Amino acid sequence: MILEVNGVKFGYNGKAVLKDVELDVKEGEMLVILGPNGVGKTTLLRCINAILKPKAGTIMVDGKNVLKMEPKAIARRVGYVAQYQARTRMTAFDAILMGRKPHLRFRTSEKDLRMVDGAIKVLGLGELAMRHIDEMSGGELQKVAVGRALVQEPRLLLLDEPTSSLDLKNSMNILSLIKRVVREHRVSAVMTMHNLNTALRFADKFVFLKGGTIHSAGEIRDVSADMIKDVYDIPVEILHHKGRPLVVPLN
Ligand SMILES: Nc1ncnc2c1ncn2[C@@H]1O[C@H](COP(=O)(O)OP(=O)(O)OP(=O)(O)O)[C@@H](O)[C@H]1O
Repeated sequence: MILEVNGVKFGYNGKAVLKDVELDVKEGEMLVILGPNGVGKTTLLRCINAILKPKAGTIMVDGKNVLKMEPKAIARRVGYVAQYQARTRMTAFDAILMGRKPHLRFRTSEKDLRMVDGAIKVLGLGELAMRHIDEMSGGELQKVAVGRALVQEPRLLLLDEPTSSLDLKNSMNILSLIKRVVREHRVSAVMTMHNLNTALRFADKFVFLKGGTIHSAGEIRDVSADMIKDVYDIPVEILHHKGRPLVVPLN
């Protein structure tokens, strides 16, 4: 198991957001955390990489408790693509190279540069590599953030709404790329997503968050219209197209 979350509780200013969360993710698996606005999806991702410290519970990555690790040790294991990216005065190349920081020794190595070049190519950022990221569109910046997380070579990738600024083709390409990396490198990914159809298409497993706990969880084929109605308070029908579930809202 790459990620094991048990009994996690977290609140802001005494107001509980996560009351008792548990989940796990195996090698080669992508898990999607689903649930309505404000339910605590981002909070949970931030607890998993210890940006936020839970009030109770354990978070094990590769059998080690991240809550007891130094930030650099966490960064060697966990890559995080935040929902919003900081727009600093830095080229896309340098921003992606920053992902190598947890692995750097004295100076940038051939391998570091090769990995950054590879990420730029595979993300289709070639023409933008020397552009400053404070002069990029939201989608371009989101791709840079994914690139930075990939060159980090993490065991666990945390992706907060990774396609929120991407068009349809870029969304499909980026999620296919992440899925391929997860499979081929035997790592894991946990993502949050509002688009249920995209989530169900790419994830292997899901959890629905409701009221600070896991409302339901399982394989993608277990997602039901009743769960969605219960969690999002909207009636839906689940159709199947070429073997894939398609969620259609009924009002
Ligand atoms: N820094 C903060 N201080 C106080 N409350 C916060 C803070 N960040 C988030 N919250 C509150 O905690 C709850 C969970 O927020 P979170 O961002 O984790 O939800 P989410 O499920 O990711 O939402 P969305 O789908 O809208 O991005 C919300 O009620 C939010 O208002």
